[in-house]
Amino acid sequence: MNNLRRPVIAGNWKMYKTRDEALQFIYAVNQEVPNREVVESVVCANDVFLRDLVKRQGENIKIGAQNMHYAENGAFTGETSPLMLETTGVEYVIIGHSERRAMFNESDETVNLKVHAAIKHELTPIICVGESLEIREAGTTDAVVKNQVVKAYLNIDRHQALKTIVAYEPIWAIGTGKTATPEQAEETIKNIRGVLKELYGEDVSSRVRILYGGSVNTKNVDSLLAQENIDGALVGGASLDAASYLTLVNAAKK
Ligand SMILES: O=C(CO)COP(=O)(O)O
Repeated sequence: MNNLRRPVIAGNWKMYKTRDEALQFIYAVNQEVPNREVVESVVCANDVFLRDLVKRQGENIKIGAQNMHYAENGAFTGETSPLMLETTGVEYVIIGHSERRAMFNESDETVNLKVHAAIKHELTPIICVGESLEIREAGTTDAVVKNQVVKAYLNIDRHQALKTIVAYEPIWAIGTGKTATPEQAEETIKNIRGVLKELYGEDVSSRVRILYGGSVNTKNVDSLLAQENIDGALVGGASLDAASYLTLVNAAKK
């Protein structure tokens, strides 16, 4: 981590937790999470109860969505628009998670449209990028991730770029218990920061937060956050339990 950038720990609950379970979690962590000036603690939950969570969130925890459509309205059965998310009071939205890219036809183009829509609606986009095992083994990770980043930021200006967060999530490390080593994660994240520098200059690239995601847990979080360019984590499984989540947010306090 680096002093220029406030750490972010974002839980991605995916399709887990009922409304009651989600509310219990929020009550359990509200008073326990670090001050927001020190760590940005976020949980990204299901759309159905986002508003309930926002109403009950404490001062130091914020709620995010896991996806949204890029259009404000339209004939898109089953989708949620940025306008609708705005009315829930959420402040963050995950965009382009690899599960959505793989299972729900998200492309670099729709990711870019969603980044534009999020910024327009004052939602902080957490933009996910990352390579498959095949790509890692072929040695083309840097090129593939660079391409994802460049396309996600198409026609985004420097002022808008400062409002974004990137999450580097190697697909082979998601839900597999197989974490990238801190050095592997740092290497790719440093490369992503380099791409942002090419696009926007150092003033911007040194201020955009870049998170690591993929089997982050209470045991490996310290070594990941110790890396210069890793500014936090996007966490699936280990964010579901309140005690484990609190350990992760407290690890980012140092
Ligand atoms: O996909 C992830 C977060 O978005 C990572 O999930 P896990 O932490 O369960 O590997």
